[in-house]
Amino acid sequence: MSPISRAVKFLCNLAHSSSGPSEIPPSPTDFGPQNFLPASTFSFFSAVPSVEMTSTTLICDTQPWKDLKAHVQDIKKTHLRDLMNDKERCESMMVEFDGMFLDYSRQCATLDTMDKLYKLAEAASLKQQINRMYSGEHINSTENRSVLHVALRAPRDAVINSDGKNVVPDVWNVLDKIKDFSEKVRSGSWIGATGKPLKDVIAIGIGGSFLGPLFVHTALQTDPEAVEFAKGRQLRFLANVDPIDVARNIAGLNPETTLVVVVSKTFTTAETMLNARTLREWISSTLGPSAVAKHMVAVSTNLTLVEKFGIDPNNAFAFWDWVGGRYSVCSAVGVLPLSLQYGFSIVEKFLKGASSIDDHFRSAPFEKNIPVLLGLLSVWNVSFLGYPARAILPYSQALEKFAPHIQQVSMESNGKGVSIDGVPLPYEAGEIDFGEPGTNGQHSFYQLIHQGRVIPCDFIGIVKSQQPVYLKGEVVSNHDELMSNFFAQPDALAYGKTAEQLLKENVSQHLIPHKTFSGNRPSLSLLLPSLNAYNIGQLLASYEHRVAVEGFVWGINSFDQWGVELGKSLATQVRKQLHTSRTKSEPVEGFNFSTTKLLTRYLQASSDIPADLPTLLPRI
Ligand SMILES: O=P(O)(O)OC[C@H]1O[C@](O)(CO)[C@@H](O)[C@@H]1O
Repeated sequence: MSPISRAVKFLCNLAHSSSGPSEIPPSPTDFGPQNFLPASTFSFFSAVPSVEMTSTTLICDTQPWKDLKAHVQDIKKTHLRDLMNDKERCESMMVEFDGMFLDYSRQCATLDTMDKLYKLAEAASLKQQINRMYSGEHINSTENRSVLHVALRAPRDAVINSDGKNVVPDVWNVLDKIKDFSEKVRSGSWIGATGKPLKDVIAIGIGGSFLGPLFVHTALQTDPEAVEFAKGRQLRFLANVDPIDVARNIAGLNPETTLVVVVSKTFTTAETMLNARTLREWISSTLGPSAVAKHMVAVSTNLTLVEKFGIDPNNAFAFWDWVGGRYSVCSAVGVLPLSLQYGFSIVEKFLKGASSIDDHFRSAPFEKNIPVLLGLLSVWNVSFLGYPARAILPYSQALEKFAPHIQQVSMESNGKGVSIDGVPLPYEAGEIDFGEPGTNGQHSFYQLIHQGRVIPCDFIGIVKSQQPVYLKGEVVSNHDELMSNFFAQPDALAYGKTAEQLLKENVSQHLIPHKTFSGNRPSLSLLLPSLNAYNIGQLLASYEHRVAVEGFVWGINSFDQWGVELGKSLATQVRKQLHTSRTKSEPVEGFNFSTTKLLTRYLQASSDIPADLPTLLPRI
């Protein structure tokens, strides 16, 4: 394929799709000879725009995509104020499954929009793509791997094949091993080097080996049932290579009573490995090198490197390359630290909640399928209405780490610029996820959401609080106070407030523009009956699958993450430079002017650091 025909193809793609503000022009490098793509990628090129979708067609070339593009004009003529008056519409935009209730009537969408989105799903072969995932096909094609996190929470008797082998027995072997080990540690039959029970756990890991477990831990920490099981125990997470994170993690802990779990899929991640060496030193400098055997265990797919590090492979908990890092919380990555803290029975409930959504996702018709609906609406908001961000707003402090986790799940999965076949996308994929629990967010960034940029919001509410508080004499309970906001905010966004309304309230003329709310700002509301291990599993799986749905429709590979590599390799170059400059006083070389200046300044200003590093551990 010559660069010229690539350029022609690109322009044709643009011509075939109606160009909206969210469509990106090709960059000059898109036409560079260095960008080679498989010839098969372009086989559809000679065809005139057709409704038929071949494996290499971009979704924007299909008729349903074009219909939705045209439909945007119809939607622009509507306002949520009016759409919300249509009871029938609202009712058909509410779905319930296994206690979860989704109301998406505050999306800027009509029933016609939904029909068009289902047609888009069909054009993207969504059903087939979901089936391909569940049947273990190598849908992560750039890494030649299956994507089977659903197997991590499948019942013992399920059959899920990867490369012709049922992986469920392997999953349960590890779960049984975790159950056994965590019970030993919790009961005190596994003791530390000095004979003391291990009551504190530090889990070292970053990205997917950290964010999911932290989210679940934070959510369980105030669940009354889980609290009972966690009495007298602590679970901490060491992620950042910043030594301050080491200091914070070991503060107040005694190595004699601490178990360190090193969590890394690859067992090569620079941050995790340095933190692991640091805590190994913390343990062995106090208790002697042999103490590592009792105080350090690992979770990894790379058991060879675990052994090389000095951790007994018998104390390693495996998982598999068909589990993506950000989808690994249901593997030993999350199950081990969480079982150590709360006991296996609680974690099993979490797995069951996720599994319930896995079944629903695979079998429910799209109109009733919560992850599918969430995913299609996100595609509608991003690719058609042109809203690039999404706010995740749980009205529960226990879910404070949910948005940071979903940030990785979503942005590392769908932050892609090319299709699964390597064709540059003439439309944007992925969205910018952020969020905070309500009501805290209301006093922070909601101003922008109400009167500034349009940001589709996910409001997540819980019917029964984990920790109810009632005060005699108060109008409502503390949880009702919180939930008053959960119910009010979506309507404030949808309806807004007009100048006429303000005039009736005698607001002075000059303040009217400042006090007007345009409204018509989309949101959806998700109501969970309570927040226990089971519901947390449901919530997690719903969002994981939503992200997959979006990726399937956009035609990208949601399961690789090549975008994280470049920065890592540049850091390796800098690390070498810092070493040679500090040990041999060599000048900074091989970097651009700016980086050279910055590095030189950094080295000069910290020249008091000894070249041959003595061991120094933080003590706070
Ligand atoms: O579990 P590992 O191999 O240490 O990787 C940690 C994280 O690093 C990444 O590879 C990239 O940042 C994530 O996808 C992953 O979750």
